[in-house]
Amino acid sequence: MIGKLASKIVGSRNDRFIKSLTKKVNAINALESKMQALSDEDLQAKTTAFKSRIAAGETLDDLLVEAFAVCREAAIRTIGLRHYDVQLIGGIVLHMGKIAEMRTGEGKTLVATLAVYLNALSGNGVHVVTVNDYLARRDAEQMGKLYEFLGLTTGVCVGQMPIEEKIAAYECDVIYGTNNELGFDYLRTNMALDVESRLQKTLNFAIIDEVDSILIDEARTPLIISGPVDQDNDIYRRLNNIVPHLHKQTDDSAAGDFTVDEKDKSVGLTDDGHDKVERLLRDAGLLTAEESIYNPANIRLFHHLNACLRAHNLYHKDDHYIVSNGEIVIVDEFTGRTMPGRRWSEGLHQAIEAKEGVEIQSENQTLASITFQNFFRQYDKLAGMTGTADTEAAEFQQIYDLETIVVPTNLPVRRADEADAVFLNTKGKFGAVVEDIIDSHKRGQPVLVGTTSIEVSEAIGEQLKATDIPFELLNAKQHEREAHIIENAGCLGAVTIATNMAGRGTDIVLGGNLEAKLRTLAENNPEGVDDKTMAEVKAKWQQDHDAVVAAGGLRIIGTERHESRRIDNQLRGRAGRQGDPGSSKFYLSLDDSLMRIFASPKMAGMMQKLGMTEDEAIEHRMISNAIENAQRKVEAHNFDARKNLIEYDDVSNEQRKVIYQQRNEIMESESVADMLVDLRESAVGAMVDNYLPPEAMPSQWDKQGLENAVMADYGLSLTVDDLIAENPQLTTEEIKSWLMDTLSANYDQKMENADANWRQAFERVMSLRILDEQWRAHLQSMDYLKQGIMLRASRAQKDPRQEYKREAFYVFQSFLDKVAEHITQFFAKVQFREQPIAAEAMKDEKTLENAAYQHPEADGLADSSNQASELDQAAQSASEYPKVGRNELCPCGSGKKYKHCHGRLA
Ligand SMILES: Nc1ncnc2c1ncn2[C@@H]1O[C@H](COP(=O)(O)OP(=O)(O)OP(=O)(O)O)[C@@H](O)[C@H]1O
Repeated sequence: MIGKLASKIVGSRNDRFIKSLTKKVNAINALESKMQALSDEDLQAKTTAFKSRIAAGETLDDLLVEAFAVCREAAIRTIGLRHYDVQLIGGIVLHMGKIAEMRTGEGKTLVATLAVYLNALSGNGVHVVTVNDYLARRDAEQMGKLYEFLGLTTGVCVGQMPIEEKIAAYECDVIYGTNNELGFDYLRTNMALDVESRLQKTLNFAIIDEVDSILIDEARTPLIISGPVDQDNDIYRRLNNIVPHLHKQTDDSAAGDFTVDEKDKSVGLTDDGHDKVERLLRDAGLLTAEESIYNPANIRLFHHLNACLRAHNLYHKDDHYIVSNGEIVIVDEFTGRTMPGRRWSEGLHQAIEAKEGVEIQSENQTLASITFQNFFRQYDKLAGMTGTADTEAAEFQQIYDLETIVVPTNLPVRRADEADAVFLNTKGKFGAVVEDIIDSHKRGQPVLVGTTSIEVSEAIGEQLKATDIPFELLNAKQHEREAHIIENAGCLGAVTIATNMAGRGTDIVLGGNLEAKLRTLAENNPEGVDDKTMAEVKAKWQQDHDAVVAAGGLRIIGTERHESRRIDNQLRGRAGRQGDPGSSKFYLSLDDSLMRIFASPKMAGMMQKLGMTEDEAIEHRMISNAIENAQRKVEAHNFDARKNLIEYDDVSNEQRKVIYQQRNEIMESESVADMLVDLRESAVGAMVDNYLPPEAMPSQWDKQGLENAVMADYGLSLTVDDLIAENPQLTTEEIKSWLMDTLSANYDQKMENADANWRQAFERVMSLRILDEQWRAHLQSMDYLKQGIMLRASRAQKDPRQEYKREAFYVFQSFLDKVAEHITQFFAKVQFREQPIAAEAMKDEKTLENAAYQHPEADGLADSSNQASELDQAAQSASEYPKVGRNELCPCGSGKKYKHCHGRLA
């Protein structure tokens, strides 16, 4: 109360902020006549002049006023639109890296051009992010004229574009792209094997349109690139047939094809084994006469064979796994419980399936993934636009460090938001909705009905059919068609029933969209339209426009309150654009999910007591307020869930950053020789410490174990006793040095005749490929860790987040050890029997060939016909953990007591 009073006296922070920007707006306006006086050439020359000033040390802030004045004048000359003053304010807010809340119809597409132009002057690329391909293309085309005039290039980045076009697009000053595609390209960039194939060079500045739907509604669903581990499952069967021909080297016989290390669960080929394997593979047609198994192109074959050998020698039926209904089910080695659904990674599961003769299942592996939350946080500067951000301002601030500024409208808002009408049941509610439609239609008032599901929109459509009122049903995800329907949604007496109104490009003009009408006219008359026809079309539009205004403007009818006020505001916001008249009303029933959870049965009892029938409604501000309070509670709950997810996601994000940086360093460095030495040191150190622990006396050393491991991993024969004979005081450090020296001498000898450039490229690409392979296996381990930890934590009463962080650290450590181990092994064993392979051939072109790009639909805005509401899901998932006591920690991972979290909703 006091807060409200205070803000009335001194103005809100938002008001003060807007006021502080008016000085700049006035300065831009003051330059207008000067800009108007410039010739096109002189105006265009400003871009080069600005760039020189930046090079001389001026900042973008220094240039803002002038650059905005230039951009405004250029917009008038190219697209015929002059930025309103409030649009200048919006542009400044975006440049400052904040969210500009601007209502529908305020022209956000044009607002963005100001901040885009200014920031693109730095030469580092500006990304404008939209939610669908259609809008990205449309905005790039429309606004591209302005940038081109000003000497800037514009590119588009949408799905299914050839890679060459993508690379060219990313070279542009301004890139209009969809959130999905930009995110996937980030992942693809970090899967590249050389600098030239990287798509995104920098992540400088992104302006996100519909920022609330991208950073809040879709925040929780990750972008995932996944691919089949191997297309050809038959390869396991063929390799499985080779295994019985190979003989294990036992302790007492020196002969043998492979060694087995039980402790490390690893196997390794001996020199003899290596020759034999190549012979067998050639016989099986898996290798040509010239090829070696160490040829980089055969690295998969090598791995699969390794998996088959492990499957036969280290994994035993009814001990490590059981065969049940034709499937291999893992047995947990600690608890002895079976783990249905789990699969071993790195091809081991398929190898065991081949060994047991059951069907070999194709496996999809996550190649890379990231959430929007983490992708967009990578940009040096971020800004956003939307009609509805204010209700989520706290979340934008806390999670993304983005302040929300409500930009005033160009003209005062004249929309009347009526109180909600609450009915006993859905039947009564629908009846009232249809009556409202008929009533509005009679007056010529266009109506937009917003529904939460396809079923509801169809049900209302069915009832309307009986009335002969024509209507458009909009519920599929056809963005282009959607835009066309919306162009006519403001026509006299139009009725449009739509689900999911959150998307962009939904600006409804009273009387229909004149620009669209003129466009259609031009399309239908390619030889040109005469002035008379043109004038007639315009006059007809004006007449319709005036009639719609007289009928009350656009009428918005909501058929259910969403859990989030923001979504309701998006629907309401479709009416009353640019000072237009308009009205909105929500029709609810006690069956709606929000009402079911928060209002009934008390309210139902009251309504019945009052003797209300199904077609009567309660209508009171108090009820609307109560519903808003309920929405606030759900919003807070959802925010908690997202915050909680971020804590988990931050862990993998940190790991991803480390690895992506490492990849970039490898790609960018001329030689990775020093890195290979470091990795070798780490791998050799770990191996020696494993068998000859630093704290153990020499008499306790497992010399045989070390010798076996050295043979298996590096193909070297080491006899510790021989070294002791030479040096009775032999220390483990000296054994490590011996191994390091021998490995590097062997490797140098093998590389003796290799061309230096080729050697560098080979080492770089192979290191990257091994790193990537291990990274993918690591992603899977992290997934398993996350799944397991929640259950474990709920039983063990521990805070799952802490547990997860702790364990993730160890898992990551072990992944790093594995990378060192595998890279060292590879270079120790690699053999060159043929001409060096061309650097090009080392690249794994196939990785992304069959990849799937998934982005599960965000739950907040999806057609909810086939989805329980967020609330229902929350309640349902809570009931999936029947044994959790009210005072125990909630298994969702929030770290709160169950009664304060999901238990509260059950
Ligand atoms: N300064 C201006 N002068 C005249 N018309 C403008 C101006 N700015 C924008 N418009 C027009 O207003 C309409 C709405 O623009 P746009 O779709 O960018 O707005 P928006 O409603 O803010 O976006 P959204 O649909 O995302 O809510 C467009 O037809 C555009 O051409």
